[in-house]
Amino acid sequence: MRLGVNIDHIATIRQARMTYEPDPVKGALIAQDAGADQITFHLREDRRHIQDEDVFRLRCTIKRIPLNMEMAPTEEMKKIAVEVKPERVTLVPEKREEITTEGGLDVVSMKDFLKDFVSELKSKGIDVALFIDPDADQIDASVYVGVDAVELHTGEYANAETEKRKMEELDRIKKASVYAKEKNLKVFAGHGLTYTNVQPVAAVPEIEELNIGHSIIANSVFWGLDEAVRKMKRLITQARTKL
Ligand SMILES: CC(=O)[C@@H](O)[C@H](O)COP(=O)(O)O
Ligand SMILES: NCC(=O)COP(=O)(O)O
Repeated sequence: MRLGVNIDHIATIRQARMTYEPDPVKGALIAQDAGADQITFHLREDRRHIQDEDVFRLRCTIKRIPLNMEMAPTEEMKKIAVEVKPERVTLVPEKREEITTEGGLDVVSMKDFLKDFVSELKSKGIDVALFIDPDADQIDASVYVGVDAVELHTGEYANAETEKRKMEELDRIKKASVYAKEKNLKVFAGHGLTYTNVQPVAAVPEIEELNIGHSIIANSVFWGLDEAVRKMKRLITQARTKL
């Protein structure tokens, strides 16, 4: 299973002081050396963490592993993606007032718009995934849109307040993973995953990639980024070997 390390929150710390450190590109290099299989970043429309300049510097610096650019499906973002050419774009919903991405993209309600949007990115040689809730209708709409992959939003699982709710959400993720795989989609997952909740998701056989950011960057304050990435990789590998 691949681990995509999301470096957004290195930039969150930098932007808190509008200064030059810590540098998310330096973080990406450390993550790469520590065994990350991909660097994920989200260029938000409000530029609250990652800045345009970071994106271009990432493209020039990270050569050994793929870049996964998360972005809202807007003309502005499409222009940047086409220029930067990340290996993959993941289309995500965005609300200015949200603290973090609250749910998946509503592919059902914008499927014709997304079909054209995705086809333009694909024609430039960029793979496209849709960040969706673990829901059969969203998966069907994703097939219609013509993507090769979906990333299942694990936020409801991560934020569940009781063990019962958590198990229900895990079950939803498992069912959606099987369904998406049956529809020939690659299945990724992420959002809100931590050192304590990652293993049950990592053990879902259909899921081939996890994207994890906040918990890795948060714990790197105590352990260092290299060790924070290595620990997460170890937990994921352990969960897969138990399969
Ligand atoms: C789409 C997604 O899940 C990531 O982009 C992650 O959430 C990044 O952090 P913020 O939502 O805080 O920007
Ligand atoms: N797509 C999910 C992601 O990139 C990381 O989300 P989080 O671990 O920062 O919540």
